[in-house]
Amino acid sequence: MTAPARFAAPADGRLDAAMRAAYARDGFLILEGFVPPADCDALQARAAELVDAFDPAETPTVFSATTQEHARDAYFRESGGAIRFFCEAGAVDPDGRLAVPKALALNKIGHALHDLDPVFDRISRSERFAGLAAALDLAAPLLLQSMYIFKQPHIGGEVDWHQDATFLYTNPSSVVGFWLALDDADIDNGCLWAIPGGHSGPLRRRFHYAKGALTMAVVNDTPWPETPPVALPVRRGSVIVLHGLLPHASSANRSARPRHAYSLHLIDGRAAYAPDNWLQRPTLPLRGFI
Ligand SMILES: O=C(O)CCC(=O)C(=O)O
Ligand SMILES: [Fe+2]
Repeated sequence: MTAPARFAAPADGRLDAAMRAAYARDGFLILEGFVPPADCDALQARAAELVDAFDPAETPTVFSATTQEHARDAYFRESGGAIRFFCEAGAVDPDGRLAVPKALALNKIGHALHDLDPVFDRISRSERFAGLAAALDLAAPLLLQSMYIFKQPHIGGEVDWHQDATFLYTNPSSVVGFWLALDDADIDNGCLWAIPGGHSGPLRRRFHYAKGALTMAVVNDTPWPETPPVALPVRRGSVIVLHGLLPHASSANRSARPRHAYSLHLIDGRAAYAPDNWLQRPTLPLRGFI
């Protein structure tokens, strides 16, 4: 593959035949200009307010996609039904205190923004996203997980190769990600990368509870396909649809620019949600678009 296919977003979220074919072939779909600037502004402004209200005097919990060290923390484990703040490893002193201002220290906010915050709720449940879910044949879409990802200038960490079904497993697999760029994303500030067509392979790992502990378990040791990965640079407002079995990643942000993104994960309510998945919401019922 040379450059990945990209499409101008349809206003109602419905997909035409060429878009469907690209998604079926590649396992991802780039929809440019999917979310209008006013909604991108609203999400960024609301995130800034949430960060202002966050008290970093709480012991900061570092989120590391490479070590998964956060898995030991109840603060992380209970975040599926809450709004929680996770820091970059590079933002915390050896004594556990923040080394940079909190607004520049965060890795992400997760994982129920779309249910617990009115601004995130409104935009996550817009007609556009509902139309997109329907077009992807999610007959009973449930909005499972949301993340505001900062990928901070200079210290924003890498996200290593993974499939989202590793974290959000249903039987059969049904998870789909809507990844919205809130800043222009390119190779220098850590845009997404994907292995085109890699969604046709098996699920490799599951991040799940085993004997009371969160563990990364290998369920299939097939290596990632040899197909060269492609970078998916996009402008602000673009949405990248990610098939739940697509291998994808992002590099560290070595630039002086932020790379904010809002990521929403949906599952099909007809599939069985695994009771040993890391993300559980015992007190917050799952909802669809209404
Ligand atoms: O934003 C990133 O760097 C990674 C996001 C991701 O893996 C996801 O949204 O599924
Ligand atoms: Fe992912």
